[in-house]
Amino acid sequence: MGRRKDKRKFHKKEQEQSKDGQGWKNDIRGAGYLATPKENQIFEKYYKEQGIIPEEEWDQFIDTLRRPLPSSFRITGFKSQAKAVLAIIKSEFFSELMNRKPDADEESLPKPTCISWYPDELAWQLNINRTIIRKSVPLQKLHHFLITETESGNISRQETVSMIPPLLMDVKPHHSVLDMCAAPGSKTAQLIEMLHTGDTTNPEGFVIANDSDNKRCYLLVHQTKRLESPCFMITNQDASHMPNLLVTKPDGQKTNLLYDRILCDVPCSGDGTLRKNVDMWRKWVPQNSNNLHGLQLRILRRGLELLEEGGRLVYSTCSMNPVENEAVIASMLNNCEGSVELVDISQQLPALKRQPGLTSWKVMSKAQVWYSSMDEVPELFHTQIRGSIFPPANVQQLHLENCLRILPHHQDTGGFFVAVLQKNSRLPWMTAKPPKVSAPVEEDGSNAGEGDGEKKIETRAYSPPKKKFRYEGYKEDPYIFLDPDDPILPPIKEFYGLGDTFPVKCLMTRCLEGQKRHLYLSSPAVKDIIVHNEQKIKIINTGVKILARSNKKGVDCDFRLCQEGSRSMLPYITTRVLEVAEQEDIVTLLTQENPFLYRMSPPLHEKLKNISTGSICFLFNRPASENASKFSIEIVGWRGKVSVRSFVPKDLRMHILRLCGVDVSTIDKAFQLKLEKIENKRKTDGKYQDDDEEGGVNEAGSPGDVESTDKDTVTDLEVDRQDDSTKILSGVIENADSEGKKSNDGETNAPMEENSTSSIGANGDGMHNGVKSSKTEASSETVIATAEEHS
Ligand SMILES: C[S@@+](CC[C@H](N)C(=O)[O-])C[C@H]1O[C@@H](n2cnc3c(N)ncnc32)[C@H](O)[C@@H]1O
Repeated sequence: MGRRKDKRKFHKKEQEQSKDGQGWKNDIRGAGYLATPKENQIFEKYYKEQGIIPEEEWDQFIDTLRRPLPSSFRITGFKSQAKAVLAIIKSEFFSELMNRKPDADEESLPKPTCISWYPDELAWQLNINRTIIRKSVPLQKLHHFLITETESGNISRQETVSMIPPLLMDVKPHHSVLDMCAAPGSKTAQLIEMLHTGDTTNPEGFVIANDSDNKRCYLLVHQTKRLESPCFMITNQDASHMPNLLVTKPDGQKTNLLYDRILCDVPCSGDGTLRKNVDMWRKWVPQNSNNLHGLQLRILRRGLELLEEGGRLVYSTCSMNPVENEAVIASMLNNCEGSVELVDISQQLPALKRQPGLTSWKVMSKAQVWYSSMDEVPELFHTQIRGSIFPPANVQQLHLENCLRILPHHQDTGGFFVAVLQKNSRLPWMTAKPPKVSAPVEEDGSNAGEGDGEKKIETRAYSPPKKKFRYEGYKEDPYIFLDPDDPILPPIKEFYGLGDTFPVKCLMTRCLEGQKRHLYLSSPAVKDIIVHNEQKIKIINTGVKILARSNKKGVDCDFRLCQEGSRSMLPYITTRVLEVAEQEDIVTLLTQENPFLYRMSPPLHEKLKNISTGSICFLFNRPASENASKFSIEIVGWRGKVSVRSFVPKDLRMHILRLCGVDVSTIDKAFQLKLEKIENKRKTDGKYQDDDEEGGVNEAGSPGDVESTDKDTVTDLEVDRQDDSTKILSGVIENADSEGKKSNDGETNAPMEENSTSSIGANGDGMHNGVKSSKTEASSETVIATAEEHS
């Protein structure tokens, strides 16, 4: 029990960190950023000598590096709602920024710019800082919108250049995809979205996201959970020793898994992120890159071994240094002896400004001595500097110009490097044995031929160098596939009307013994990998939670639906889906805590009367509008005796309400007050002065402000979070109170989603932010009687 508690605490901390990383904290820059010296003589000497930056652009290059990085974000693409979200951003938030004329004493507001090479206007860049946000109502609104939409997974904050590699991978829904160094996971999210292109709910393919750092794997969990995909898995392996995984071929035979697409976004010195990680100005030394070259090479090599013939591997770094980039690619191309080639991507993303890869570069030692070839390196340093770091003799034949380097000053971004590799034939060092005929695989994953002599597994992948498999970090609970004859299943199948197509065999639980609390759904392809390989790899997370135990008396099923699994479950449920025709019903469900059944529109009220109590899924098919094609909204809820409720996490509520055209700032009283305060100050003082400005941002950025600035930044965020947690509630309470109704229905009080907001601010004893809720005060009989009268 203690261990579980510890683990939860740890995960929570990781998630908090992840929120900060994924959130908007970095955009709120203060004196700390300004005060950090942005000078490094060796850095300048190094990059001038490498000739990467045209001489006439040098000043622009270095000036850009000294300026903060604009924020950028993507509207996540696999939900058909993305276009509707884009329409909302443009009409409600951007238009105000674009059109507002600043007062005489006011700074003009930053204008959002669309990232021109990103498809469908779904990525944007914005130059904001904390001082401006604090002063401006439109920016406060936008900032608030970005925070809540990021939490609900509809917006992903991501560095502009980091969006490039997945776009060059050409991922299709049937592809097997490996992201070798995936944490914190912004690119993984893009890959999963691509797998679900066209709103494919359950695609054939899958994404395996791997990272060697156990803690960072939990950042990945947070990042990917929002996408609610049953087609992905997080593993915790050293990518340079990524194990061969067994899968079943259509003919039932076992074979090593080779991937159609691999992303190799390797650990790097990261000097392309200088604008964000200002500490790097102080720490930058050439040996950082020299030291990483070997690991990068080993990870790339393993990636190519695991790549299917005809498959594509994208190698990327956020470093501008050729030692970590062209040198790694050139060395590997030579090792591959023609079996792998660089893809010409010059015609892809035509609006993206880029530099071609280099064909010559030099190496600088720790002592800042330049070398042009290994012959010049004294033997003493041969352990520090390897031959593969230099341009090979045949460098001109390798087409390194097909690589792509992004320079920060060209598009006001970070620096980045990408190479796209195609594997055309077997790698020369892979065993060229003719494939063996393998025996069919049994249901339990064992090989039918095992035990009678030779182990019959087709050898399509070279085994990585032996490395003892060791568990580090928390030992995760195993994923156990449910026995299709498990007695918990028939009531579930009957209650939800799950037909024969429902993939019972892909249901998992994580409880070894005792009652099963949650059921997860994986795709068949992911299941196949788990059953054959669980002993080989450390699986951190997989599957989407579809059902949670509720044990509600008087209900025919002990399991209720989970919001995060609703998209995956919807195609199979026949008895508990209620189509909602009136958008107003969705608004009622999301703004009132336990609305009485009669509060719903007559058609929905009728449907609700005809369905038994228990878990339900509301489905609203929103017709196409001028700005967005049609899309559906699923809301998981509970039909009580006299009322209904929804189980939707708070930020998702905000998102759906926005899609329904509700101005959520009117519901969120705390946020509205904040806006009014800013507006009043602006009007009365002429100049905005924050209450807690003392010790806060000093625009001149005096070093003495560093600590207090950081503290302020956190406080701002905390305020935002607190606002988030009370906003809907304040709406709900006011709504209920103002109508003089008691939101009382003991019957609807089903167990909540862990992060459900049906009880935002409510604690176990029925208190809402210190106010005793009507639920505990009124007798249920009275309310039922009242409700019945009304209905
Ligand atoms: C550049 S970051 C990856 C960023 C990530 N692709 C994204 O877009 O969010 C490099 C990652 O490699 C991981 N890493 C370092 N050494 C590794 C190894 N040997 N195998 C796998 N991952 C490794 C680090 O933990 C880090 O999370």
